[in-house]
Amino acid sequence: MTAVVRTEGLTKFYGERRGLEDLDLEIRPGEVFGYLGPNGAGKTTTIRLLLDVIRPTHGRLTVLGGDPRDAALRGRIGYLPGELVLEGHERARDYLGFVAAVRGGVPGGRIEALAERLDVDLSARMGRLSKGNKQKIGLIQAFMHEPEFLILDEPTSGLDPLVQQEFLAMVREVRASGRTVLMSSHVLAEAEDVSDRVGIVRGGRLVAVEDVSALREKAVRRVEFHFDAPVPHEAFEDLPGVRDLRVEGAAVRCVIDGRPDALIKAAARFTVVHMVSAEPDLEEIFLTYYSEEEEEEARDARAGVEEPA
Ligand SMILES: Nc1ncnc2c1ncn2[C@@H]1O[C@H](COP(=O)(O)OP(=O)(O)OP(=O)(O)O)[C@@H](O)[C@H]1O
Repeated sequence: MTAVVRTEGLTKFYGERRGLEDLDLEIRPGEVFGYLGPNGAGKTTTIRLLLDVIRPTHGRLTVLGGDPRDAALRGRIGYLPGELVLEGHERARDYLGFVAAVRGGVPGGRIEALAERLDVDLSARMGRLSKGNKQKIGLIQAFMHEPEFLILDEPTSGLDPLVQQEFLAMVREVRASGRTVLMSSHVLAEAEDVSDRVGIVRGGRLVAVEDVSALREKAVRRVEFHFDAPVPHEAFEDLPGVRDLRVEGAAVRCVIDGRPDALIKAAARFTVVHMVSAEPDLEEIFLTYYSEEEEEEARDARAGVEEPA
């Protein structure tokens, strides 16, 4: 099975400035791959390299089994740029019609159907569209020709929650039809929702690639339980995966590392009136990865010292 994306040692420096360093990445056919990282991590740099908008300083890459420089690949890819510029007096319908014609046409009614799903008025003039509505036009042009590979840079930025849900449904349909999606985001929650795997990039380097199910188990979550009466501290002590425990009267607050199972079972022995589980903070997951990496490095260093010469 040919990888949709394969990169080896892919590196991009902007002069002295590191955009991306030594990226080894494989995206498999039919998967939704979430590409996560904070601002400036290197997500857009990676995407631009895949699309041959910029060229690598070193390293190799293939997209849909070919060289990104091959113009024939363009029609097989749908792309939503992170900073979409849509201006002028042209109506959205005419712009989309033009893009569709350049790509050799799209099935009749498809543009209108997408516009209806995303709730955007195609008769509006582009320069007058709000940020969110421009984003919807960008999504329509990325999805409308049913490309084999969709590359979406921060696709949900500016979309209201209902439209975000519709967008996520569109991504699931793409996957269900066996096509592939690469979607960048700095919000774990939205990528986690639809992705099969996620890659986490930081400071120009890929720090982890994980199945979403494995990531969920690693995620750190803050949890609060409120009971109908005070609960004993002992009932929540030494539970696996629970730390920073605070039992204050009828409230229990803690952080969970991984599965919440033991905590839920402990709480279920009392009457729960309210529960709050905060979404895991991406930054905290990064920190967890870093502390693991640092611990490993420290262990390796110690092992190196202790090893007989
Ligand atoms: N054209 C450029 N010239 C110089 N440096 C650049 C250029 N484009 C990106 N960079 C630098 O490369 C690094 C990676 O940037 P990139 O835009 O790829 O990050 P990102 O993960 O997409 O961030 P964001 O979420 O903010 O879009 C940053 O340090 C950025 O300042």
